[in-house]
Amino acid sequence: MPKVLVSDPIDQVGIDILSQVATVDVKTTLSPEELIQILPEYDAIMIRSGTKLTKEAIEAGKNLKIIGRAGVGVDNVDVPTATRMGIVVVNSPEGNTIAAAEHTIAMMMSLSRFIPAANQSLKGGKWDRKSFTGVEVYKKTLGILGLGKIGSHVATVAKALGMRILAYDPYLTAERAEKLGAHLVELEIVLREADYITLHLPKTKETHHLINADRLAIMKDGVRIINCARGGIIDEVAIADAIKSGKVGGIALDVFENEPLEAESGLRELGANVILTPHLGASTEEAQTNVAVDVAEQIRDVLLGLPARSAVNIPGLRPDVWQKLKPYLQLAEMLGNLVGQLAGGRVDTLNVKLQGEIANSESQPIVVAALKGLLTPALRERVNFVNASIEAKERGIHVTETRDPSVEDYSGSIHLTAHGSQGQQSVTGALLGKSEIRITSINDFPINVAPTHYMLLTLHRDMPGIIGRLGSLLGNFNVNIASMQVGRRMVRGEAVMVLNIDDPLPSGLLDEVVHIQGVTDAFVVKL
Ligand SMILES: NC(=O)C1=CN([C@@H]2O[C@H](COP(=O)(O)OP(=O)(O)OC[C@H]3O[C@@H](n4cnc5c(N)ncnc54)[C@H](O)[C@@H]3O)[C@@H](O)[C@H]2O)C=CC1
Ligand SMILES: O=C(O)CCC(=O)C(=O)O
Repeated sequence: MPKVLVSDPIDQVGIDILSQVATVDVKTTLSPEELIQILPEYDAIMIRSGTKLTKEAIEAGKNLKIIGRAGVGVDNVDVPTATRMGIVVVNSPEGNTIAAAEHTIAMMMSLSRFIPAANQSLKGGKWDRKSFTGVEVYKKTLGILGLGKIGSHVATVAKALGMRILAYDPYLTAERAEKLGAHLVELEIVLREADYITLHLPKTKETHHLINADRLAIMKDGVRIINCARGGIIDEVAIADAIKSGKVGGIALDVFENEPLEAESGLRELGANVILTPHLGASTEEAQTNVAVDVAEQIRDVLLGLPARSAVNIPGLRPDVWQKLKPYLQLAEMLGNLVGQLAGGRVDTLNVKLQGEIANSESQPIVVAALKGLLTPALRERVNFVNASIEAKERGIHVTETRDPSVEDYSGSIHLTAHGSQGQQSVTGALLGKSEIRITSINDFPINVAPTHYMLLTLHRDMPGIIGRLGSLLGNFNVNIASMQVGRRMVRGEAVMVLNIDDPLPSGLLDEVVHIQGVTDAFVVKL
């Protein structure tokens, strides 16, 4: 049974799903050092935002196949390291959208009406109505930075509250924004015109300290700011200063540059117009069930050899698309392996041509499968669907893709051409029925061969006696031929011969094969 570590509090429903296929250890109080120490035991880890999967931690996870983030943001995971190590990283892109959007609205209303401070005052024995006169959000302008899933739901609700919505999102079309009742404008316009500003973008190098002293300075006096996205997008020192000076009328923060927020953080000292919650955006029963199910199912599937639907470091495939493509992925991988072995030395360019019925399919998974196959002889189990593209790029392999729906020899076929230090080689393969793999051409010589573990290929002149001489030679070395096929384009011209053999070729035999009169080249292939 594979082993899964759950290192943050996860809804029981997720643990139950994981337990169908794995031994599950729930350890939610590990120190970073303890995590690094025990990670080598595990095939998968499931986390929320509490666990930091640093480069060092991931590199310690020698057996990890998948990292499951029960939530959206994967900024607590060193995704490039995971990718390099061939570990799938999955998240739950939508499971907590509503929860985070509703928390944002709750923050906005709380800021407007001083609800936390009024509650505290009343519970402290006072009846103070004067200090808590608020403002209405109706007819005010809300600036949304990042109009993705959460930002969009915030826009919809805020619109219903009668707010005017301005949005800044450089990756979104104006049409999409208009559909949500928002006007897409430049950042500076949002900052200058908004009465409330709410952040819903990822934390990246680009968004680090997006809200800084300079940008705070151009905002409206008394602006109220909400951050339920990520700490570090707002410069905490600058915002605390802006609160103290009165420039900013209120802030509501759910997320912080350092989490947990330090006990001595100056933010804790600020007044009634500052609301802090301990990263509660996703903390609803519904969201926690959603993300636990979503991510646990993906971990289960990956451990069973199925694709993940929301991998952040490989293209996700819908189960129906996966079912259709699966035999072609196996075909592409086999062909990549074959063409790589024929090419022998370094490959600079791989052309992947999709023909017939798959010419209009999603090509990326097929290309990745071909690259995985191509790199397998060199990298063995270190290459997989996650890191094949990166490994290929790092090795300087340039990939091109072409499509030709008009090729109708088989319902769908894949043609790979590898250019490398030793020239060019090409192979084609197709499916017989729904899933039986066939090699249908080698260097454009037509054949129809079922690939086997060991194969011997020759390029030779089509002439009498050559098959007999090769057969006798293999017999002398006690090599059993399972099947044999010759492909040629013209009688007594160039030809290719493919022998499926039962055992590995003894060393020295290949040298004798190339010395047979008429043989121009020979290759041993191990698939
Ligand atoms: N407080 C909490 O518990 C939770 C926080 N989050 C955080 O909320 C944020 C948003 O999540 P979703 O809406 O699900 O993500 P999303 O990916 O659907 O939306 C993010 C949007 O930000 C935009 N964007 C990216 N870079 C930008 C930039 N430089 N300037 C302006 N816009 C930019 C994107 O185009 C996209 O539309 C994430 O940081 C996520 O980690 C999500 C769930 C819960
Ligand atoms: O796990 C959590 O509660 C945090 C959720 C979150 O921040 C996210 O999904 O990005």
